[in-house]
This record gives sequence, structure tokens and C-alpha cells, in this order.
Amino acid sequence: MKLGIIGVGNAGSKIVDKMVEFESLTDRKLCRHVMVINTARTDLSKPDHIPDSQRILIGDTHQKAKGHGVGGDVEVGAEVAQNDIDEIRRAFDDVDIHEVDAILVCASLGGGTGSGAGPVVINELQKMYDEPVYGLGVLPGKYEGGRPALNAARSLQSFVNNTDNFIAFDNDAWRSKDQTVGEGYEGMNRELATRLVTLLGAGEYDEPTVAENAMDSSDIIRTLDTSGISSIGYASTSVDKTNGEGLLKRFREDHEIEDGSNAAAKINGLVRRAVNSRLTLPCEVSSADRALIVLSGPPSELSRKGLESAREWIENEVDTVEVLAGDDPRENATALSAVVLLSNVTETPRIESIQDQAVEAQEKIAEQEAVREEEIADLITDSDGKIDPVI
Ligand SMILES: Nc1nc2c(ncn2[C@@H]2O[C@H](COP(=O)(O)OP(=O)(O)OP(=O)(O)O)[C@@H](O)[C@H]2O)c(=O)[nH]1
Repeated sequence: MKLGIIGVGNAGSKIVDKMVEFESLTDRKLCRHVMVINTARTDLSKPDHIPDSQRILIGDTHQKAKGHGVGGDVEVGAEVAQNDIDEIRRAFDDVDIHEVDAILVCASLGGGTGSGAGPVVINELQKMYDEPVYGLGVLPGKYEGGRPALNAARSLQSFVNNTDNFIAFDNDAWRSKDQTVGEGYEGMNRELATRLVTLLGAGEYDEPTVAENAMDSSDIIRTLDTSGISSIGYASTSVDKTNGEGLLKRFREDHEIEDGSNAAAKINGLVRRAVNSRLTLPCEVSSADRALIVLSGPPSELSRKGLESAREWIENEVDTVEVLAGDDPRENATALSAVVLLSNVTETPRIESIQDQAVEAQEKIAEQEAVREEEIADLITDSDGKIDPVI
């Protein structure tokens, strides 16, 4: 697939940066147009792989933002983006839409810029282009408290309602207890970028490929076309590029006939491991509507039989007939990787708990504000007490 990728806010921009890095390290050709948008000048200077011309600062003249971010205030994040919509639109004008099959907007939902400006950016893209617009959203950890959860609950509705698919990443599930938060993010962003680029970059090569089962971008688009929430599983194993020397080589040659079935078993095992791995959003796998398998690695490691049996296994596991599968042959790859996209998953415990945390936070805020006799509860609650989307 050929993709336009846009990072909004701090985490969104870091994830886009890691995607570009992973794509260049693995010689892929996924990100045809890259852009990061932020309200904080310092955060905008963080990415290592984004050209300066593709970094857009918004809200520098806004009274509250002033180029320093929006301090977790989702309302200000949305307002700033709305005020600077002409500048954002002008930046989009440079996107050569014939060059891309879809656009992915990455943001975290716990802060103010990604969660507030992200939906405004998505709405604008939907107005300007016919191509699908996907969202990638980071859910805040439970440990972060009520305010990020409330931001996320509101923003999640806006992201899901306005995108063609929303891929979620759960910070809670990926947080490692023995790392500082900053160290953890670096690793988490790398893991996420690996999954996204391996999945969405499938099928884009410099040279035409003769692979029998090559993945087609239309299969990826079809699987994502559910308007729901998606989760991604991934597993990988290194491959022996030399095919062994001496005794090992002789052993391999002696067992040549077994190799075909070994390769198939390896693939089947790898795909099962991907589904049973830590998903980007932990969920009940059988609640997915559609699934897609991408198998990426050296052509000699790919096996039609293996892919087919893995596809059948997922068909039974997810209990759906909508399972597509394809190869992504990479001549110079040093690993064989399986990515499984689970589209429109509905049983997602963290999303349910964010809603509960958000309702609690909302009640607490309302209480505190009632005590101070301030009148801002109407910004976040409806008369029916439901959580409103951002826009
Ligand atoms: N996975 C991941 N999460 C991050 C990262 N950086 C921040 N977060 C999470 O993102 C949320 C904060 O959002 P940010 O992206 O930092 O903030 P922002 O959208 O720029 O908004 P403001 O800072 O309020 O202007 C919190 O829930 C953090 O846990 C990161 O690099 N990776």
C-alpha cells in the first residue's frame, strides 16, 4: 500500500518518525507523504526522520497555546486546529493524492493536541479526499488517571466515527514495569511501527514481483473497510541466510523433502503465535469481523501450503469466512514475520474500562467545579450525562 502518514501531537509524531525509520531500515516504500502537526514547538523538533518542511506548528498565536502545547486540554487542541484550518489545508494541498492509496492519522488520545486536533485534521482530510482515512490512536494507561481517560473517551468517539478504520494501541498492555515511562515509549513506538509498516507496506516493491500469493493493497483496504476498531498481532523468527555450512548444510540437503512441510509448519506456528501474542489492543479475537494475514520474509521461506493452513486456522479461530492472506517477499530480509490484522473487534476490555474511568473522572470534575461554583460542566456533559465526542 502507498500511504500518506500524518502525526498529530507529540506521541503521534514520534510514531510517524519511527515508521519512517523502520521503512528505510527495511527498504520498504510505504510512506509516500509524511507530515507532523503540533502545538508545541519543542515537540515538533523531536523527530529524526521528518524533513523540516513537513513539520507544521499550529496555534502559535493562540492565547493559550502560544507554541507551548495545550497542556492536555482537548477543547483547546480542537479549537487551535479549527482556527488554523487554512494552514492545515494548505499543507494538505501538497499531498499528491494519486500517489497514495490511503491516509493514516496517528495521535495519542490522552493528551490535548492529538485528541483535540486529530479529529479536526481527519474531518478535513475526509472532506478533501475520496481515499480512505485511517486513524491510529494510542490509549492512555490506567495509571495516568482520570483526565487522560476522559480525553480518550471523548476523542475515541470522534476518531471512530470519522475514520474508515481505527487501529488502537493500548499503553497499559505494553507498559513494562521495570522501565521509566520515557524508555518504555521508545520501545513501544518501535514495536508499533514494526507492525504498522509490515502490515501496510506489504506489496510495495521497486521491482515487479513474481510471488504467487503476493499481497495486494486492495486486500488490506477491504479488510480495513469496516468502520470499526482494529488490533494487530505480530510474530517473527530469524532466518538463516547462508542456509548453513558444512554439516548443517548436508543435514538440510538430506532432509530436503521434509523441508516443504517444515516450512509450512513453521508458517502455521508463526501465524498462531502472532494471534496469541500481545496484540496492539488486547481483545477477544473471535469478536473480529474480518482478518488479514501478511507473511513477510525471504521468498525461499514463504510457503503457499503454510499460508493456506494458517488462513484456515484463523477462519476457525475467528469464526469468519472473511480471512484474506498474502505474501510480502523481501529478498534481503533476515527474518520471517507474520502480521495479523483483526478488523472491527468489539470485545475490548481496555476501551470499556476507559469509558468507566472517564465517567468517574467526569463526575469528579463536575463535583469539584460545583464546589467552586464554576460553570464549565456543559463543555463535557450532555443533559443526558453521556460523554460527548470532541467534534
Ligand atoms: N505509546 C506512546 N504513548 C505516548 C508517547 N508519548 C506520550 N504518550 C502518551 O500520550 C498521552 C499524552 O499525549 P501527547 O501526545 O504527549 O500529547 P499531545 O497530544 O501532544 O497534547 P499536549 O501535550 O496536551 O499538547 C499520554 O497518555 C501518554 O501516555 C509515546 O511516545 N508513545
